[in-house]
Amino acid sequence: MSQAKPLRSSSTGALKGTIRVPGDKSISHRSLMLGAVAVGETVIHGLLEGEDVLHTAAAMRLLGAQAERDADGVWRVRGVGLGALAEPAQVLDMGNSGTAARLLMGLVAAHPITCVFTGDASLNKRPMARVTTPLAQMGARFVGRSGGRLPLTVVGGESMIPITYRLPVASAQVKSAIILAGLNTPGATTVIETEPTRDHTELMLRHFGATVTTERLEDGALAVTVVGQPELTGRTIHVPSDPSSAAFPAVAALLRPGSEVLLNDVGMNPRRTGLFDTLVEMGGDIAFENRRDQAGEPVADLRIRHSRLKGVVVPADRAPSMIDEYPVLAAAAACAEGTTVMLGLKELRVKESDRLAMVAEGLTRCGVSVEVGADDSLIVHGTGSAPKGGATVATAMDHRIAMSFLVLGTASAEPVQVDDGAFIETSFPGFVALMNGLGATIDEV
Ligand SMILES: O=C(O)C1=C[C@@H](OP(=O)(O)O)[C@@H](O)[C@H](O)C1
Ligand SMILES: C=C(OP(=O)(O)O)C(=O)O
Repeated sequence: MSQAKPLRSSSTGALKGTIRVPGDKSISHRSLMLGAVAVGETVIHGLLEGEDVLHTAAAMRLLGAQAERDADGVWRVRGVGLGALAEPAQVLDMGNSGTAARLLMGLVAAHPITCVFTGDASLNKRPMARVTTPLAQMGARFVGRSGGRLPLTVVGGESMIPITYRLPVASAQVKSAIILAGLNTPGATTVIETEPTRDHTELMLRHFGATVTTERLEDGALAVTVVGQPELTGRTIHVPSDPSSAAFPAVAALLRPGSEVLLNDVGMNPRRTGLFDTLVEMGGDIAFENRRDQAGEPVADLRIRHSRLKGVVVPADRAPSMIDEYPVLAAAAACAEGTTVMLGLKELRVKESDRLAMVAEGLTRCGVSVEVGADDSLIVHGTGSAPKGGATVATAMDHRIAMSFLVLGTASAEPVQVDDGAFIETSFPGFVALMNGLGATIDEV
Protein backbone atom coordinates (compact mmCIF):
# COMPACT_ATOMS: atom_id res chain seq x y z
CA MET A 1 0.00 0.00 0.00
CA SER A 2 1.48 3.34 -1.00
CA GLN A 3 0.51 6.68 0.49
CA ALA A 4 -2.03 7.42 3.20
CA LYS A 5 -5.29 8.79 1.79
CA PRO A 6 -7.23 10.88 4.32
CA LEU A 7 -10.97 11.09 3.59
CA ARG A 8 -13.71 13.28 5.08
CA SER A 9 -17.40 12.49 5.27
CA SER A 10 -20.00 15.21 5.86
CA SER A 11 -23.64 15.11 6.83
CA THR A 12 -25.83 14.45 3.82
CA GLY A 13 -29.46 14.51 2.82
CA ALA A 14 -31.34 11.41 1.73
CA LEU A 15 -29.50 8.52 0.07
CA LYS A 16 -31.33 7.26 -3.01
CA GLY A 17 -30.59 4.75 -5.75
CA THR A 18 -30.02 1.17 -6.85
CA ILE A 19 -26.54 -0.34 -6.71
CA ARG A 20 -24.68 -3.63 -6.71
CA VAL A 21 -21.79 -3.68 -4.27
CA PRO A 22 -18.71 -5.71 -5.34
CA GLY A 23 -18.40 -9.49 -5.09
CA ASP A 24 -18.09 -11.49 -1.90
CA LYS A 25 -14.52 -11.53 -0.61
CA SER A 26 -14.70 -14.95 1.08
CA ILE A 27 -16.21 -16.63 -1.99
CA SER A 28 -13.74 -14.87 -4.32
CA HIS A 29 -10.64 -16.12 -2.45
CA ARG A 30 -12.03 -19.66 -2.39
CA SER A 31 -12.98 -19.70 -6.08
CA LEU A 32 -9.40 -18.84 -7.08
CA MET A 33 -7.85 -21.38 -4.72
CA LEU A 34 -10.17 -24.26 -5.65
CA GLY A 35 -9.97 -23.36 -9.35
CA ALA A 36 -6.19 -23.63 -9.08
CA VAL A 37 -6.28 -27.23 -7.77
CA ALA A 38 -9.11 -28.41 -10.04
CA VAL A 39 -8.63 -30.04 -13.41
CA GLY A 40 -9.74 -27.86 -16.32
CA GLU A 41 -11.07 -24.32 -16.42
CA THR A 42 -12.97 -22.46 -13.70
CA VAL A 43 -14.92 -19.44 -14.93
CA ILE A 44 -15.66 -16.81 -12.27
CA HIS A 45 -18.30 -14.13 -12.80
CA GLY A 46 -18.32 -11.19 -10.41
CA LEU A 47 -14.98 -11.88 -8.70
CA LEU A 48 -14.13 -9.19 -6.16
CA GLU A 49 -11.21 -7.27 -7.66
CA GLY A 50 -10.08 -5.90 -4.31
CA GLU A 51 -6.44 -5.99 -3.29
CA ASP A 52 -6.91 -8.93 -0.88
CA VAL A 53 -8.27 -11.15 -3.66
CA LEU A 54 -5.71 -9.91 -6.20
CA HIS A 55 -3.02 -11.10 -3.77
CA THR A 56 -4.61 -14.55 -3.83
CA ALA A 57 -4.69 -14.51 -7.65
CA ALA A 58 -0.99 -13.58 -7.77
CA ALA A 59 -0.13 -16.35 -5.29
CA MET A 60 -2.03 -18.97 -7.30
CA ARG A 61 -0.03 -17.95 -10.38
CA LEU A 62 3.24 -18.35 -8.44
CA LEU A 63 1.98 -21.82 -7.47
CA GLY A 64 1.60 -22.76 -11.14
CA ALA A 65 -2.04 -22.03 -12.01
CA GLN A 66 -3.21 -19.58 -14.63
CA ALA A 67 -5.61 -16.92 -13.38
CA GLU A 68 -6.51 -14.15 -15.79
CA ARG A 69 -9.24 -11.57 -16.31
CA ASP A 70 -11.01 -11.30 -19.67
CA ALA A 71 -11.75 -7.94 -21.24
CA ASP A 72 -15.38 -8.44 -20.13
CA GLY A 73 -14.38 -8.81 -16.46
CA VAL A 74 -14.80 -12.61 -16.28
CA TRP A 75 -11.93 -14.46 -14.56
CA ARG A 76 -10.64 -17.75 -15.95
CA VAL A 77 -8.53 -20.08 -13.83
CA ARG A 78 -6.74 -23.03 -15.38
CA GLY A 79 -5.99 -25.45 -12.56
CA VAL A 80 -2.98 -27.72 -12.13
CA GLY A 81 -4.93 -30.52 -10.40
CA LEU A 82 -4.89 -31.45 -6.72
CA GLY A 83 -1.41 -32.30 -5.43
CA ALA A 84 0.31 -30.60 -8.35
CA LEU A 85 0.89 -27.07 -7.04
CA ALA A 86 4.42 -25.98 -7.95
CA GLU A 87 6.94 -24.66 -5.44
CA PRO A 88 6.88 -20.87 -5.82
CA ALA A 89 10.16 -19.24 -6.78
CA GLN A 90 9.25 -16.14 -4.77
CA VAL A 91 7.80 -15.17 -1.42
CA LEU A 92 3.98 -15.29 -1.34
CA ASP A 93 2.91 -11.79 -0.33
CA MET A 94 -0.62 -11.90 1.10
CA GLY A 95 -0.84 -8.13 1.63
CA ASN A 96 -3.46 -7.20 4.25
CA SER A 97 -5.44 -10.45 3.99
CA GLY A 98 -5.83 -12.94 6.82
CA THR A 99 -8.11 -15.10 4.69
CA ALA A 100 -5.59 -15.36 1.84
CA ALA A 101 -2.74 -16.22 4.21
CA ARG A 102 -4.52 -18.76 6.41
CA LEU A 103 -6.46 -20.63 3.72
CA LEU A 104 -3.44 -20.85 1.44
CA MET A 105 -1.23 -22.08 4.26
CA GLY A 106 -3.68 -24.95 4.64
CA LEU A 107 -3.76 -25.74 0.93
CA VAL A 108 0.04 -25.77 0.46
CA ALA A 109 0.64 -27.63 3.76
CA ALA A 110 -0.53 -30.83 2.05
CA HIS A 111 1.68 -30.34 -1.01
CA PRO A 112 5.33 -31.48 -1.00
CA ILE A 113 6.63 -27.93 -1.52
CA THR A 114 8.16 -25.17 0.57
CA CYS A 115 6.55 -21.71 0.58
CA VAL A 116 7.43 -18.49 2.35
CA PHE A 117 4.49 -16.30 3.38
CA THR A 118 4.58 -12.62 4.24
CA GLY A 119 2.16 -9.72 4.45
CA ASP A 120 1.94 -6.03 5.27
CA ALA A 121 2.58 -4.56 8.72
CA SER A 122 -0.99 -5.36 9.81
CA LEU A 123 -1.06 -8.99 8.63
CA ASN A 124 2.42 -9.68 10.03
CA LYS A 125 1.09 -8.89 13.52
CA ARG A 126 -1.82 -11.37 13.33
CA PRO A 127 -1.77 -14.80 15.04
CA MET A 128 -1.03 -17.76 12.80
CA ALA A 129 -0.52 -20.47 15.46
CA ARG A 130 -4.26 -21.09 15.27
CA VAL A 131 -3.66 -22.65 11.82
CA THR A 132 -0.10 -23.95 12.18
CA THR A 133 -0.96 -26.00 15.31
CA PRO A 134 -3.52 -28.28 13.60
CA LEU A 135 -1.60 -28.32 10.30
CA ALA A 136 1.55 -29.46 12.15
CA GLN A 137 -0.48 -32.30 13.69
CA MET A 138 -1.25 -33.38 10.13
CA GLY A 139 2.45 -33.45 9.20
CA ALA A 140 3.43 -30.02 7.84
CA ARG A 141 6.28 -27.99 9.36
CA PHE A 142 6.42 -24.25 10.03
CA VAL A 143 9.11 -21.77 10.93
CA GLY A 144 7.73 -18.34 11.70
CA ARG A 145 8.44 -15.35 13.90
CA SER A 146 7.64 -15.45 17.58
CA GLY A 147 3.98 -16.16 18.29
CA GLY A 148 3.78 -17.96 14.94
CA ARG A 149 3.64 -14.69 13.04
CA LEU A 150 4.52 -13.97 9.41
CA PRO A 151 6.95 -13.96 7.67
CA LEU A 152 6.67 -17.71 7.96
CA THR A 153 7.91 -20.72 6.01
CA VAL A 154 5.66 -23.72 5.37
CA VAL A 155 7.30 -27.05 4.58
CA GLY A 156 4.49 -29.13 3.16
CA GLY A 157 4.05 -32.68 4.47
CA GLU A 158 5.17 -35.57 2.24
CA SER A 159 2.73 -37.98 3.91
CA MET A 160 -0.05 -36.12 5.66
CA ILE A 161 -2.26 -37.76 8.27
CA PRO A 162 -5.95 -36.92 8.62
CA ILE A 163 -7.03 -35.49 11.99
CA THR A 164 -10.18 -34.73 13.92
CA TYR A 165 -9.84 -31.24 15.34
CA ARG A 166 -12.15 -29.24 17.60
CA LEU A 167 -11.79 -25.53 16.88
CA PRO A 168 -10.65 -23.59 19.96
CA VAL A 169 -11.90 -20.33 18.37
CA ALA A 170 -14.93 -19.76 16.15
CA SER A 171 -13.04 -19.16 12.90
CA ALA A 172 -13.97 -20.03 9.33
CA GLN A 173 -10.37 -19.33 8.34
CA VAL A 174 -9.02 -22.00 10.70
CA LYS A 175 -11.77 -24.45 9.72
CA SER A 176 -11.05 -23.83 6.04
CA ALA A 177 -7.27 -24.16 6.40
CA ILE A 178 -7.72 -27.64 7.92
CA ILE A 179 -10.31 -28.68 5.32
CA LEU A 180 -8.06 -27.47 2.49
CA ALA A 181 -5.15 -29.46 3.93
CA GLY A 182 -7.49 -32.45 4.33
CA LEU A 183 -8.32 -32.16 0.65
CA ASN A 184 -4.94 -33.58 -0.38
CA THR A 185 -4.61 -35.94 2.60
CA PRO A 186 -5.68 -39.57 2.24
CA GLY A 187 -8.65 -40.48 4.47
CA ALA A 188 -11.24 -38.35 6.24
CA THR A 189 -10.34 -35.07 7.96
CA THR A 190 -12.89 -33.68 10.43
CA VAL A 191 -13.25 -30.22 11.93
CA ILE A 192 -15.66 -29.78 14.85
CA GLU A 193 -17.13 -26.36 15.46
CA THR A 194 -19.24 -25.45 18.47
CA GLU A 195 -20.42 -22.21 16.86
CA PRO A 196 -21.33 -22.31 13.17
CA THR A 197 -19.02 -20.13 11.05
CA ARG A 198 -19.35 -19.27 7.36
CA ASP A 199 -19.47 -22.44 5.24
CA HIS A 200 -18.39 -21.18 1.81
CA THR A 201 -15.46 -23.64 1.68
CA GLU A 202 -17.78 -26.60 2.28
CA LEU A 203 -20.39 -25.40 -0.25
CA MET A 204 -17.85 -24.65 -2.95
CA LEU A 205 -15.92 -27.89 -2.45
CA ARG A 206 -19.13 -29.81 -3.12
CA HIS A 207 -19.68 -27.69 -6.23
CA PHE A 208 -16.20 -28.77 -7.46
CA GLY A 209 -17.00 -32.47 -6.86
CA ALA A 210 -15.56 -33.20 -3.38
CA THR A 211 -17.42 -35.13 -0.68
CA VAL A 212 -18.01 -32.92 2.36
CA THR A 213 -20.43 -34.09 5.03
CA THR A 214 -21.73 -32.49 8.22
CA GLU A 215 -22.97 -34.24 11.33
CA ARG A 216 -24.60 -32.77 14.44
CA LEU A 217 -22.88 -34.21 17.53
CA GLU A 218 -24.55 -35.00 20.86
CA ASP A 219 -23.24 -31.81 22.46
CA GLY A 220 -24.74 -29.75 19.63
CA ALA A 221 -21.41 -29.11 17.86
CA LEU A 222 -21.12 -29.61 14.12
CA ALA A 223 -18.58 -32.05 12.66
CA VAL A 224 -17.51 -31.21 9.09
CA THR A 225 -15.70 -34.00 7.26
CA VAL A 226 -13.87 -33.87 3.94
CA VAL A 227 -12.84 -37.05 2.15
CA GLY A 228 -9.30 -36.56 0.87
CA GLN A 229 -7.91 -36.68 -2.65
CA PRO A 230 -11.07 -36.27 -4.73
CA GLU A 231 -10.96 -35.39 -8.39
CA LEU A 232 -11.89 -31.71 -8.54
CA THR A 233 -13.30 -30.44 -11.80
CA GLY A 234 -13.25 -26.81 -12.97
CA ARG A 235 -16.63 -25.10 -12.57
CA THR A 236 -18.52 -21.89 -13.30
CA ILE A 237 -19.03 -19.64 -10.29
CA HIS A 238 -21.29 -16.61 -9.90
CA VAL A 239 -20.06 -14.58 -6.93
CA PRO A 240 -22.91 -12.82 -5.08
CA SER A 241 -22.29 -9.30 -3.84
CA ASP A 242 -20.70 -9.17 -0.41
CA PRO A 243 -23.09 -8.75 2.54
CA SER A 244 -20.12 -7.39 4.53
CA SER A 245 -19.77 -4.60 1.95
CA ALA A 246 -23.54 -4.07 1.57
CA ALA A 247 -23.50 -3.31 5.31
CA PHE A 248 -22.04 0.19 4.71
CA PRO A 249 -24.62 1.67 2.30
CA ALA A 250 -27.31 -0.21 4.25
CA VAL A 251 -26.46 1.45 7.56
CA ALA A 252 -25.97 4.85 5.89
CA ALA A 253 -29.45 4.60 4.31
CA LEU A 254 -31.03 3.64 7.66
CA LEU A 255 -29.46 6.69 9.29
CA ARG A 256 -30.36 9.44 6.76
CA PRO A 257 -33.97 10.73 6.79
CA GLY A 258 -35.82 10.24 3.49
CA SER A 259 -33.42 7.54 2.23
CA GLU A 260 -34.42 4.56 0.12
CA VAL A 261 -31.70 2.37 -1.37
CA LEU A 262 -31.91 -0.92 -3.25
CA LEU A 263 -28.88 -3.21 -2.98
CA ASN A 264 -29.00 -5.95 -5.62
CA ASP A 265 -27.74 -9.57 -5.47
CA VAL A 266 -26.58 -9.52 -1.86
CA GLY A 267 -25.34 -12.86 -0.51
CA MET A 268 -27.80 -14.15 2.11
CA ASN A 269 -25.97 -17.21 3.41
CA PRO A 270 -27.52 -17.53 6.90
CA ARG A 271 -24.05 -17.74 8.41
CA ARG A 272 -23.38 -14.20 7.19
CA THR A 273 -26.57 -12.28 7.92
CA GLY A 274 -26.29 -11.48 11.63
CA LEU A 275 -25.96 -7.75 11.00
CA PHE A 276 -29.21 -7.58 9.02
CA ASP A 277 -31.03 -9.57 11.73
CA THR A 278 -29.70 -7.11 14.31
CA LEU A 279 -30.64 -4.01 12.30
CA VAL A 280 -34.18 -5.35 11.87
CA GLU A 281 -34.37 -5.92 15.66
CA MET A 282 -33.25 -2.32 16.11
CA GLY A 283 -36.25 -1.19 14.06
CA GLY A 284 -34.56 -1.01 10.66
CA ASP A 285 -36.87 -1.13 7.64
CA ILE A 286 -35.14 -3.74 5.46
CA ALA A 287 -37.10 -5.73 2.88
CA PHE A 288 -35.50 -8.88 1.49
CA GLU A 289 -36.89 -8.99 -2.04
CA ASN A 290 -36.59 -11.56 -4.80
CA ARG A 291 -34.91 -14.22 -2.65
CA ARG A 292 -33.29 -16.82 -4.90
CA ASP A 293 -30.42 -19.26 -5.21
CA GLN A 294 -27.35 -18.33 -7.22
CA ALA A 295 -24.93 -21.21 -7.87
CA GLY A 296 -25.46 -22.78 -4.44
CA GLU A 297 -25.56 -19.54 -2.41
CA PRO A 298 -28.80 -17.76 -1.43
CA VAL A 299 -29.10 -14.11 -2.55
CA ALA A 300 -31.71 -11.34 -2.30
CA ASP A 301 -32.19 -7.69 -3.21
CA LEU A 302 -32.27 -5.52 -0.09
CA ARG A 303 -34.56 -2.48 -0.01
CA ILE A 304 -33.57 -0.22 2.86
CA ARG A 305 -35.48 2.81 4.07
CA HIS A 306 -34.56 5.38 6.71
CA SER A 307 -35.65 4.20 10.16
CA ARG A 308 -35.46 5.37 13.74
CA LEU A 309 -33.21 2.78 15.38
CA LYS A 310 -33.27 1.74 19.02
CA GLY A 311 -30.57 0.04 21.09
CA VAL A 312 -30.55 -3.76 21.50
CA VAL A 313 -28.48 -6.51 23.12
CA VAL A 314 -26.51 -8.52 20.54
CA PRO A 315 -25.82 -12.01 21.96
CA ALA A 316 -22.32 -13.51 21.80
CA ASP A 317 -23.48 -16.50 19.77
CA ARG A 318 -24.40 -14.19 16.90
CA ALA A 319 -20.79 -13.02 16.51
CA PRO A 320 -19.61 -15.54 13.89
CA SER A 321 -22.45 -14.52 11.53
CA MET A 322 -21.53 -10.83 11.68
CA ILE A 323 -17.90 -10.85 12.80
CA ASP A 324 -16.76 -8.17 10.31
CA GLU A 325 -19.84 -5.99 10.79
CA TYR A 326 -19.42 -4.82 14.41
CA PRO A 327 -17.62 -1.58 13.50
CA VAL A 328 -20.48 -0.44 11.26
CA LEU A 329 -23.06 -1.72 13.75
CA ALA A 330 -21.32 0.48 16.32
CA ALA A 331 -21.84 3.46 13.97
CA ALA A 332 -25.57 2.61 13.76
CA ALA A 333 -25.73 2.15 17.55
CA ALA A 334 -24.14 5.58 18.05
CA CYS A 335 -27.12 7.17 16.28
CA ALA A 336 -29.79 4.90 17.80
CA GLU A 337 -31.98 5.76 20.75
CA GLY A 338 -30.83 3.96 23.90
CA THR A 339 -27.96 1.62 24.62
CA THR A 340 -26.63 -1.19 22.43
CA VAL A 341 -24.68 -4.00 24.11
CA MET A 342 -22.51 -6.24 21.91
CA LEU A 343 -21.26 -9.35 23.65
CA GLY A 344 -18.40 -11.76 22.90
CA LEU A 345 -16.13 -9.60 20.74
CA LYS A 346 -12.73 -11.09 21.67
CA GLU A 347 -11.96 -12.04 18.06
CA LEU A 348 -12.24 -8.39 17.01
CA ARG A 349 -8.91 -7.81 18.72
CA VAL A 350 -7.01 -9.91 16.13
CA LYS A 351 -8.41 -8.53 12.88
CA GLU A 352 -6.62 -6.04 10.61
CA SER A 353 -6.49 -3.87 13.76
CA ASP A 354 -7.73 -4.28 17.32
CA ARG A 355 -11.22 -3.34 16.19
CA LEU A 356 -12.64 -3.21 19.68
CA ALA A 357 -10.09 -0.60 20.71
CA MET A 358 -10.25 1.33 17.43
CA VAL A 359 -14.06 1.56 17.45
CA ALA A 360 -14.14 2.66 21.10
CA GLU A 361 -11.44 5.27 20.52
CA GLY A 362 -13.02 6.62 17.32
CA LEU A 363 -16.53 6.85 18.77
CA THR A 364 -15.20 8.62 21.86
CA ARG A 365 -13.48 11.17 19.64
CA CYS A 366 -16.78 11.71 17.83
CA GLY A 367 -18.52 12.52 21.11
CA VAL A 368 -20.22 9.14 21.65
CA SER A 369 -20.18 7.53 25.09
CA VAL A 370 -18.85 3.94 24.96
CA GLU A 371 -17.60 1.29 27.37
CA VAL A 372 -15.41 -1.74 26.65
CA GLY A 373 -16.08 -4.54 29.14
CA ALA A 374 -13.41 -6.79 30.65
CA ASP A 375 -15.31 -9.62 28.91
CA ASP A 376 -14.60 -7.98 25.51
CA SER A 377 -18.07 -6.52 25.20
CA LEU A 378 -18.83 -3.15 23.67
CA ILE A 379 -21.52 -0.87 25.06
CA VAL A 380 -22.55 2.10 22.95
CA HIS A 381 -24.82 4.77 24.46
CA GLY A 382 -26.77 6.01 21.46
CA THR A 383 -27.28 9.73 20.92
CA GLY A 384 -30.78 9.20 19.56
CA SER A 385 -29.94 11.60 16.76
CA ALA A 386 -26.66 12.89 15.38
CA PRO A 387 -23.34 12.30 17.15
CA LYS A 388 -21.14 15.38 17.38
CA GLY A 389 -18.43 14.16 14.95
CA GLY A 390 -15.88 16.86 14.12
CA ALA A 391 -12.90 14.56 14.70
CA THR A 392 -10.13 12.73 12.86
CA VAL A 393 -10.23 8.99 13.52
CA ALA A 394 -7.24 6.63 13.31
CA THR A 395 -7.80 3.54 11.12
CA ALA A 396 -4.62 1.44 11.72
CA MET A 397 -4.54 -0.10 8.20
CA ASP A 398 -8.10 -1.35 8.66
CA HIS A 399 -10.60 -0.97 5.79
CA ARG A 400 -13.65 -1.66 7.93
CA ILE A 401 -12.72 0.97 10.53
CA ALA A 402 -12.27 3.51 7.70
CA MET A 403 -15.62 2.75 6.03
CA SER A 404 -17.53 2.58 9.32
CA PHE A 405 -16.43 6.05 10.42
CA LEU A 406 -17.14 7.48 6.97
CA VAL A 407 -20.69 6.12 7.36
CA LEU A 408 -20.86 7.74 10.80
CA GLY A 409 -19.79 11.02 9.19
CA THR A 410 -22.82 10.99 6.88
CA ALA A 411 -25.00 11.24 10.02
CA SER A 412 -22.85 13.42 12.33
CA ALA A 413 -23.36 17.10 13.18
CA GLU A 414 -19.80 17.93 12.03
CA PRO A 415 -17.68 16.07 9.42
CA VAL A 416 -15.73 12.94 10.39
CA GLN A 417 -12.28 12.48 8.89
CA VAL A 418 -10.37 9.16 8.69
CA ASP A 419 -6.58 9.31 8.61
CA ASP A 420 -6.27 6.73 5.82
CA GLY A 421 -8.89 5.44 3.40
CA ALA A 422 -6.36 3.68 1.15
CA PHE A 423 -7.05 0.26 2.70
CA ILE A 424 -10.68 0.41 1.57
CA GLU A 425 -9.30 -0.95 -1.73
CA THR A 426 -8.60 -4.29 -0.02
CA SER A 427 -12.28 -5.24 0.11
CA PHE A 428 -14.46 -2.52 -1.46
CA PRO A 429 -12.95 -0.92 -4.57
CA GLY A 430 -15.07 2.05 -5.67
CA PHE A 431 -16.58 2.59 -2.19
CA VAL A 432 -16.35 6.39 -2.25
CA ALA A 433 -17.79 6.78 -5.77
CA LEU A 434 -20.58 4.35 -5.00
CA MET A 435 -21.55 6.08 -1.74
CA ASN A 436 -21.36 9.53 -3.33
CA GLY A 437 -23.48 8.23 -6.23
CA LEU A 438 -26.21 7.50 -3.67
CA GLY A 439 -25.91 11.05 -2.31
CA ALA A 440 -23.19 10.83 0.35
CA THR A 441 -20.49 13.51 0.60
CA ILE A 442 -17.13 11.82 1.04
CA ASP A 443 -14.13 13.85 -0.13
CA GLU A 444 -10.38 13.43 -0.31
CA VAL A 445 -8.71 15.80 2.10
O1 LIG B 1 -13.18 -17.36 6.08
C1 LIG B 1 -13.31 -16.19 5.69
O2 LIG B 1 -13.41 -15.87 4.49
C2 LIG B 1 -13.35 -15.11 6.71
C3 LIG B 1 -13.50 -15.44 8.04
C4 LIG B 1 -13.52 -14.45 9.13
O3 LIG B 1 -12.29 -14.53 9.82
P1 LIG B 1 -12.04 -15.53 11.05
O4 LIG B 1 -12.04 -16.91 10.53
O5 LIG B 1 -10.67 -15.14 11.57
O6 LIG B 1 -13.13 -15.26 12.02
C5 LIG B 1 -13.72 -13.02 8.62
O7 LIG B 1 -13.37 -12.10 9.63
C6 LIG B 1 -12.90 -12.73 7.37
O8 LIG B 1 -13.14 -11.45 6.88
C7 LIG B 1 -13.23 -13.71 6.27
C1 LIG C 1 -11.14 -9.64 8.91
C2 LIG C 1 -11.19 -9.37 7.62
O1 LIG C 1 -10.44 -9.95 6.64
P1 LIG C 1 -9.15 -10.88 6.72
O2 LIG C 1 -9.19 -11.67 7.99
O3 LIG C 1 -9.21 -11.72 5.48
O4 LIG C 1 -7.95 -9.96 6.68
C3 LIG C 1 -12.19 -8.41 7.10
O5 LIG C 1 -12.32 -8.31 5.88
O6 LIG C 1 -12.88 -7.72 7.87
